[in-house]
Amino acid sequence: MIMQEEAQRDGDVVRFTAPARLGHSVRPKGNDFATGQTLLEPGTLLTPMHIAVAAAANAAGLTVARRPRIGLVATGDELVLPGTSLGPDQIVGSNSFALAALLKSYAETITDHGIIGDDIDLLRTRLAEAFADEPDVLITTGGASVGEHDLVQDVLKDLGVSLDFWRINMRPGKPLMFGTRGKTLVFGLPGNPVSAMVTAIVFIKPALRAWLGYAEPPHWHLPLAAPTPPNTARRHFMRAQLVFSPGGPTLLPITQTDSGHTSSLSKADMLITQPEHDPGQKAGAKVEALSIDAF
Ligand SMILES: Nc1nc2c(c(=O)[nH]1)N[C@H]1C(S)=C(S)[C@@H](COP(=O)(O)OP(=O)(O)OC[C@H]3O[C@@H](n4cnc5c(N)ncnc54)[C@H](O)[C@@H]3O)O[C@H]1N2
Ligand code: MOO
Repeated sequence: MIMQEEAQRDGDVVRFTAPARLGHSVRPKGNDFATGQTLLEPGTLLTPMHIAVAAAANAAGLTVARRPRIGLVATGDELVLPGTSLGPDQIVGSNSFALAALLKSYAETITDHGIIGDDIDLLRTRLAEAFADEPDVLITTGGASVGEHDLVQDVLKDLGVSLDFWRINMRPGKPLMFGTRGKTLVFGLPGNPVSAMVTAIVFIKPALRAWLGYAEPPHWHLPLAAPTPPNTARRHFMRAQLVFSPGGPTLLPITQTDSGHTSSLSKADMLITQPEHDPGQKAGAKVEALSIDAF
């Protein structure tokens, strides 16, 4: 092969300014991939590059996992929609918006069933409607604890949910409940916005990954940019920022631990998993963390 630029035509005669090189500028057959080669493993999260290789390999279609249909329900007499002129005893409901955004890429559809007040009959009717929609996953927030307005668990049981667990040794997120109703996975998340998001990251995202056949991303082990305080008897999923220092990435713990504090969570990239009774760690110590944004 000799390139056009290295050839000069003079009538019927062609002169070359460079010698021919065998195989130069020729792509051998099977150079990119060969017959029988696996190009995409099961459980692959399809990126644009995966779509390119599949199309290049002449695949007219791909078999993919069906994404689950997810239903969301917020509960609480005090809740109102964003944009409302607030009364003194009202709180803006943020959980369903946050969860919809968090879980969107795992879901075929996300249906927001709105806000239900703390009334047992109302909860029964409206949750029955949410189940009638036959979601693969139903997520409630609020009313998960032990107060007299915390009615969600009783109503879920009335509606045929078989409870798997309720209350776990983590913070935030202690009152998390999980059960099933037929094929529907039912997650009852605590109402506190940080607790709701942290339990969704720690429990719902792995459940959805398993549903889709996608492997869990590995946890990170990174040095602390500042010390952590001692922990209680509950495993702490501590908000932290990923900070790039000259020595590499580090984790800067966010000192705010209030489970209603959304603005601190909005600044976090990672959750440090601080073990039960951890005495606290010095700056520089390596700690385990999970990425909030990981698929
Ligand atoms: N006696 C006990 N009380 C509490 C315990 C306990 O073990 N014993 N646990 C505490 C913990 S930890 C948490 S977390 C909360 C969670 O309780 P609930 O799930 O019943 O949550 P609510 O009382 O409904 O709400 C708590 C808080 O969050 C606000 N909220 C609720 N829904 C939303 C929403 N969709 N968007 C934004 N904010 C929301 C709600 O207005 C409250 O301020 O229980 C503790 N109590
Ligand atoms: O679990 Mo609660 O989430 O500690 O506030």
